[in-house]
Amino acid sequence: MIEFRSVTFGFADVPILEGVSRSIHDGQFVVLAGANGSGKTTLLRHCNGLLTPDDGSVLVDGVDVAADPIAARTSVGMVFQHPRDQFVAATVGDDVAFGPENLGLERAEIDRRVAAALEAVNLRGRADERIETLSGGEQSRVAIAGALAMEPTHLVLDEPFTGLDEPARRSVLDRLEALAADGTGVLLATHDLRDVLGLADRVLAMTDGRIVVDDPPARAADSLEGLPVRVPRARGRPDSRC
Ligand SMILES: Nc1ncnc2c1ncn2[C@@H]1O[C@H](COP(=O)(O)OP(=O)(O)OP(=O)(O)O)[C@@H](O)[C@H]1O
Repeated sequence: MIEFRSVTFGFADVPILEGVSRSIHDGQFVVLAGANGSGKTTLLRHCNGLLTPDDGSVLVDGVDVAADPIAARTSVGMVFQHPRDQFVAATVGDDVAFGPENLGLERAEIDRRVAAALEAVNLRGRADERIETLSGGEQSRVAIAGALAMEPTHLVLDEPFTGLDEPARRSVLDRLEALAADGTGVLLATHDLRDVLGLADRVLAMTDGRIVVDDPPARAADSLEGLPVRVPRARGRPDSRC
């Protein structure tokens, strides 16, 4: 479980997060929506110690992330908004293998994980391609595969659909749903809730550094009224208020 306990944080005395308290349980698929600048990325970056709270704490499986960020990085897979920042190798296969290699796994297990992760993001057979030659959407899928190959207990994704076409988006969503069904806690920040509400267990939304919505998906479309997120609407009504 990832627990945010009264997390307060600011950049250079500008308050960004204001006492955020929520838990993401194992096996839960939680979507985090909210306007640009509402604090979603800042909150997610607390999950593996990239940022530490000014006040309050974040616990991963009961361990304070500030006290043991390495433990958090082992169990929390992160997919960042800008995948180029995440690559460490030149080719797709080498990049996806990097994390499992650092865990000291046997070659056969590394190869199995790489193959499964590439399959999950529709990049089967492309391990030898150079990342720099891929499209933006394909690079996003490599970044997601890299996180999946770690087989983390928790998966935290920040706008992972940027640049993905519809089949790739659908494939990633299906994979996230399957991971949650297998017990992985999934926390997904996105503005675009198309297809997502039907898969999520819970929808959170932030405004000005606070969680202002925490609802099951069935209620979320109404709760999100007025927030700048793309929400599927009932037939005959516009489906976007981006
Ligand atoms: N490194 C930084 N230094 C100073 N301010 C920052 C820094 N990173 C983010 N901020 C500010 O913190 C606030 C929250 O940003 P954050 O990226 O968490 O929002 P967000 O909800 O993820 O937005 P978006 O939907 O645009 O990704 C914004 O006002 C942003 O300008």
